[in-house]
Amino acid sequence: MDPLGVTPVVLLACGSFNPITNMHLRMFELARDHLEDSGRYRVVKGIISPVGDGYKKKGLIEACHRLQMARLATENSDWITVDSWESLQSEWVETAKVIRHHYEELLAAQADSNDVDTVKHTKKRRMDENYFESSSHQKRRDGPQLMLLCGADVLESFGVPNLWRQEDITEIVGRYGLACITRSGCDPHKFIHQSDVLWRHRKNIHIIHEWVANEISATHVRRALRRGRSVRYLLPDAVLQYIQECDLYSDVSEQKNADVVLAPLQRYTGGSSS
Ligand SMILES: Nc1ncnc2c1ncn2[C@@H]1O[C@H](COP(=O)(O)OP(=O)(O)OP(=O)(O)O)[C@@H](O)[C@H]1O
Ligand SMILES: NC(=O)c1ccc[n+]([C@@H]2O[C@H](COP(=O)(O)O)[C@@H](O)[C@H]2O)c1
Ligand SMILES: [Zn+2]
Repeated sequence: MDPLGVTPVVLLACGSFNPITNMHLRMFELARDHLEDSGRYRVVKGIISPVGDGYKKKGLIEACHRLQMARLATENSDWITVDSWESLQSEWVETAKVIRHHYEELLAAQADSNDVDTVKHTKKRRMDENYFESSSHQKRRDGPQLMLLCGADVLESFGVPNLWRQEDITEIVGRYGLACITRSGCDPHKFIHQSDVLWRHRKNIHIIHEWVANEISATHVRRALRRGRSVRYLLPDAVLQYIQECDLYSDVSEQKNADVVLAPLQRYTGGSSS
């Protein structure tokens, strides 16, 4: 928190990005405006973290292509970045673990910058003083806050049996916080009202209303591409060019993982791929 009580925030978006669309990029802009408009936050960075191939979602093409498309989509942004850590893991990684990883990176980066102008013992004392808690994932008074950025469908997926561990949901909304963009067909306020844990942490959940309803979805983009229909202006030109050059989406790619159980469902139900 700075002297005026404004907390720096880093927004982390996890998802398939198969492929990245203009709406994924809009999410960041909408969230930044909303959070900064409150007068309580200053959004300093956005991170896109494409899920790894181990997620096993139907039609999920290789992470290297999804990463490259995300990089092309963000090359003109001065604050949205792409991170490959999650997608490079050999197995699917729970979102809570991905958030923890990025929070630790933020703390390490901050400790490095403190190193530059502070003698070691002073820095150590300051770090000790600045921890709110003594648990393994501490919150620091002067450090940036990391928030998960998602669409309301992801928030509502918290209610799908065997998809999320309860302790992960509690950690995400309790310790970090959520910036959630409304999506047609979803009612995040009602969903929060009906969940005790989300209700308890409602002050950490920022619902951001998208007044210019935008129905772009990666599923729609893949479908249109398979049918040879134009997807121009639904995603950045550079991404479209890359898709065409590498011939990425086809009937065959859409069948990837068609007979495989989604990784979280496999992990929490002990289900197996057939
Ligand atoms: N039109 C949209 N409005 C609000 N949130 C969105 C929209 N499109 C994507 N998101 C959000 O973007 C994040 C990444 O989602 P994802 O990669 O699944 O995109 P998607 O368009 O939903 O793709 P798919 O159709 O393959 O599920 C999620 O948090 C999702 O809720
Ligand atoms: N238990 C969990 O941590 C859990 C469960 C389901 C999806 N997710 C994440 O949510 C995102 C959802 O992406 P999709 O909407 O493309 O399926 C992915 O990043 C995925 O890893 C996390
Ligand atoms: Zn989705």
